[in-house]
Amino acid sequence: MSAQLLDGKRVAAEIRAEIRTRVEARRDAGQRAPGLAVILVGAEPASHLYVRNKRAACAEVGFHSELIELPAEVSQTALLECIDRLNADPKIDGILVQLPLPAQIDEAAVTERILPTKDVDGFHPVNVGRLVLRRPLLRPCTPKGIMTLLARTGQSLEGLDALIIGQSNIVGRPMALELLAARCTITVCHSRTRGLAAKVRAADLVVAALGRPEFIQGEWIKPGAMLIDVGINRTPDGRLVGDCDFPSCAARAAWITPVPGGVGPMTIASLLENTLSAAEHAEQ
Ligand SMILES: Nc1nc2c(c(=O)[nH]1)N[C@@H](CN(C=O)c1ccc(C(=O)N[C@@H](CCC(=O)O)C(=O)O)cc1)CN2
Ligand SMILES: [Mg+2]
Repeated sequence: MSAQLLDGKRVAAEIRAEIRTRVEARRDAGQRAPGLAVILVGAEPASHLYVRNKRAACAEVGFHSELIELPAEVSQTALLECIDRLNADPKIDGILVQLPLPAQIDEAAVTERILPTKDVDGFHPVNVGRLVLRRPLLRPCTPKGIMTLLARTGQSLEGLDALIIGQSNIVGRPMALELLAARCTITVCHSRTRGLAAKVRAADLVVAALGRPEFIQGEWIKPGAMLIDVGINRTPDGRLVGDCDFPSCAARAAWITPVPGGVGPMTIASLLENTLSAAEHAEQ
């Protein structure tokens, strides 16, 4: 491996330590702990794991956290009422609804019901619009975490040809906006994109979020590129792998994120940052 590792696990631990210090300073100044409410619908094992990890991170930094577990067959009305109650709760600074949601729920309606100032996932149209306009309030956590990791390289991103593979609302689209604001030249690929390998070969920075285990091959990577792997895939033999074939990609890239321990922990660290900043904003 010649690439340097972008160690999300380590950077996320540093961010949690900084947040913990700020929460202690708030407490010493007589201010309450920031509060996060997590709504979990249904029994999807991966969602349960991510929510458990989010709440453990809250406990570590001294946040107040609440878990609202709803059955998979919950009605849209009941879910929206739950959000209304949390919107009005002064102990709660941040609200997130763990995705994906069951088919009977209208995800857009749920996202839009959360107050933009409490939308710590950054998915509300107001927060997306603010990101488009380069006046962000709360930024989507995975792209924000990736930008934090990229900043740790000390490399300028200006003028880089950045390729984003995946166009989801959670990762691909906000990632494009973040990298555009950093003055990269952006290409966004998706399932209908032709000639993906050639596009990867031309890119200085690749963000892989396509959800196909070990799909991106090292021979496609431009020597010296930065490679961010957002994929979390379980193989039939139980391994957790990204969207990139790690050994061959790490042999060509200058920087690479591991899976696990790369982007995932940074998503949760960014969620904590957003919750703290929502609490600080609430007091202004
Ligand atoms: N409301 C939201 N839903 C979802 C989001 C989100 O940001 N907001 N993103 C993903 C899931 N996700 C956070 O919710 C998430 C996924 C993975 C990790 C993580 O730390 N992964 C570990 C590996 C964990 C494992 O063993 O499976 C790693 O990469 O090291 C954190 C957060 C979809 N839903
Ligand atoms: Mg990871």
